[in-house]
Amino acid sequence: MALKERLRGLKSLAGPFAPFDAGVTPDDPRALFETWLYDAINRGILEAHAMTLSTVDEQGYPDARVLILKNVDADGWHFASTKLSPKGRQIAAQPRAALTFYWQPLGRQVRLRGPVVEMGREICEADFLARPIGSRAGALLARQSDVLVNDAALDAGLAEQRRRIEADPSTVSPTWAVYAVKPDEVEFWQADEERRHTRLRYRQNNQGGWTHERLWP
Ligand SMILES: Cc1cc2nc3c(=O)[nH]c(=O)nc-3n(C[C@H](O)[C@H](O)[C@H](O)COP(=O)(O)O)c2cc1C
Repeated sequence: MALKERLRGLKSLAGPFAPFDAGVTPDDPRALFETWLYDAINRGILEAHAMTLSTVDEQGYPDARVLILKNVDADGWHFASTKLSPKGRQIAAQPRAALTFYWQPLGRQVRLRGPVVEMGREICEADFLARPIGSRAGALLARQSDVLVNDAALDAGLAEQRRRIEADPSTVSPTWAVYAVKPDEVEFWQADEERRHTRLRYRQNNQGGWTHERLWP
C-alpha cells in the first residue's frame, strides 16, 4: 500500500474524549494549564512534560525541537539548554518563542507564545547541578548540534568532563541556561471525535490581566 493510502487509513483524534466546558474556566491560563498538565500526568501519559519549542533565527527562518518543561511560575514556562546551541543563539537574536504541548490520549493541545527571558545564574546553576552526571558532562562540553566527525571525539570529551565533575562536583557550566517563556497568548484545544473541537484563547490585556475568547475549530 502506498504511503498516502497508509496515512489516510490511520486514525486521528479517535477519542472518546471528555468534553471541555470552556464556559467555566479560571481567569489565569496558568491555572488551566496546570490542571491539564496534572490530568496528563495522572493519566499516566509518558513524558507529559515534553513540549515543542519553536524559535526563529536572525533571518526569520523558523526552527523547532522537543524539550522538557522544567517549571511553570510567575516568570513563565521554563526550559533549559546550553546557550551555545542553535536554539540558544536564536533566542539571543530573537527573544520570542512558542511552546506546543500535545497529550494524545486526552486529545488536548496547548499552544503559547511570548517573549523569552534567561533566568538568573542561581536558577541556572541549581538546574545544572540537579542533572545526572552524564547530562552535566554533555552540557559542560557545550557542543550541542555541532557537526560530530567521529564517536571517539565524543567519548573522549564526555570522559574528560566526567573526570572534571568527579574531581569537583560543584563544577557548573557557565553556558547552561534556564529560560522562561512569558506568554502573552495561550490557547487550549480540546478535540472532539466529531471534529467539533473546543478552542479557548487567552490574551494578555492592557491592565496586566487576561481576557479569553472562543475560537472556531
Ligand atoms: C523528549 C525529548 C526531550 C528533550 N529535552 C531536551 C532539553 O530539555 N534540553 C535540550 O537542550 N534538548 C532536549 N532535547 C533535544 C532537543 O530536541 C534538540 O535535539 C537539542 O536541544 C538541539 O536543538 P537545537 O539544535 O535546535 O539547539 C530533547 C529531545 C527529546 C526528544
